[in-house]
Amino acid sequence: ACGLSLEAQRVRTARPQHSCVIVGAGLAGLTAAYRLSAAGWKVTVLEARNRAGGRAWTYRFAQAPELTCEMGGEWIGKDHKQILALARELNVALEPHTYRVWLLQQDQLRAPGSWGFSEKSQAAWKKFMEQYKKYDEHEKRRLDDYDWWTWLGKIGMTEEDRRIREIMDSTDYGESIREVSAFVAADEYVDTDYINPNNTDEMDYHVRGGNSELVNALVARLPAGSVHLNSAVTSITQKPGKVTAATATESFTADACIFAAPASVLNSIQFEPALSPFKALAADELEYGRIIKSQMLFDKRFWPAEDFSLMSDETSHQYYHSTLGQAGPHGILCSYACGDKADVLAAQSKADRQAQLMRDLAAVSPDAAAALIDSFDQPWQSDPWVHGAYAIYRPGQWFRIRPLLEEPHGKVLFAGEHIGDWQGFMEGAVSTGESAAGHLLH
Ligand SMILES: Cc1cc2nc3c(=O)[nH]c(=O)nc-3n(C[C@H](O)[C@H](O)[C@H](O)COP(=O)(O)OP(=O)(O)OC[C@H]3O[C@@H](n4cnc5c(N)ncnc54)[C@H](O)[C@@H]3O)c2cc1C
Repeated sequence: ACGLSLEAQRVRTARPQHSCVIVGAGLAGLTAAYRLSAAGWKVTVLEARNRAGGRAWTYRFAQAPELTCEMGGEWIGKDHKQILALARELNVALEPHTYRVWLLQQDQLRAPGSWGFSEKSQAAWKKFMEQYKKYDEHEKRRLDDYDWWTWLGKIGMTEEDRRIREIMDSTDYGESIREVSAFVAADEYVDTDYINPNNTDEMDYHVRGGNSELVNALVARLPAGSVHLNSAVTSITQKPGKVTAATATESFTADACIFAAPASVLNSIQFEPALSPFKALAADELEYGRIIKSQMLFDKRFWPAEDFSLMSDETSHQYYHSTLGQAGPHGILCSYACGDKADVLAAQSKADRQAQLMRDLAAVSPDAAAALIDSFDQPWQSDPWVHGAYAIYRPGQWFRIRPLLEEPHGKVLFAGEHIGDWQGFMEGAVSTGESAAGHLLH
């Protein structure tokens, strides 16, 4: 071989390159692509939108481009080990992003420290958590049959405290906790300081410069041209040893496929051979919570504290200071409305929605309306590529449909927030992307 160039020697001795086509350039798909590409695989990522990142999406107003806010995923939790490790590996810096919680209920604004949960509810919660930690599989499945609102009542939480939990916990699920599996909620809140109103519950960090920085870092590690935008996959066909994903105009054949798009679009894809009827039904059953985020740019920060976050029983469930830690004087407040409230706000004109939100914020300061410069809204329930914010497992669904959704279909593996142990979080996306890539590599 001594007469051959180094490149020719490499070509001669290299093993045939494996290839994978990945559907969806959210954090799940991009993490899988990054791992496979680093291991020498040829990756092709097909993304329906005109941008990568999916539900990780940082926005800047033209009037204040130095400020960033998140239209989708916001916080990274201290226990979100895989996304924390990925950010470290990619030299993406995180910064603290923690808030103290104000409460606006029945027209009364209460500052952090001046409200909390009753002793009766605290004792009830403590007792349940002690029991829950000893639950066996059968007891966990039994708990999955209840909804969280009903269960909190059964364990002895007072009606008044349940109404506050309904506001707070709905923001974790995108729907009323009357819709949420009690197992899913208990499992999320175990080991957290649930009954403390300033509990951060995995709301610890944020990517400096916005979560899209993590997306950009992943894309930058892939060979140029690996990510195809505006490429909605319409069919996935398997032949012996090969799988082809096709868009309306192109098709891409590879050794394997990772489907990293939400379950809510699964049944719009033509699979050949067809998906098992169980998986198709599971995808059909799984709902995604309704959330509208309205980011509001103000010419001054009229809110009472830099770490301002407000839970409310008014138009929106929550308001918080999006530009926490970013230099002023302008600032962005986020309105976060879930479930029916999200639909009401989404149906309004932009001007009516602004007026409605300003009426809520008048309780915080009379200066709010005059300080508004502009707002930008993302009603996730009408997003064509998710049909909601994140998956919501209703009573009876977690143990029954999640395993069906994560089961491979021949050479097609599945990834995405909806099947993660940290379901509903960016951690769920990253960890399932890691698993799918790991499965192909080992
Ligand atoms: C309002 C909101 C608040 C949130 N808050 C937090 C938070 O504070 N902390 C946190 O950790 N997480 C949060 N999340 C959740 C987090 O953003 C998601 O769990 C995560 O980003 C999902 O990543 P994914 O890769 O699984 O899916 P996605 O990001 O949805 O990526 C899937 C991609 O597939 C694409 N796609 C769909 N159909 C097709 C098709 N047919 N062909 C090709 N591509 C297709 C989509 O366009 C999308 O880009 C929040 C989400 C929302 C919406």
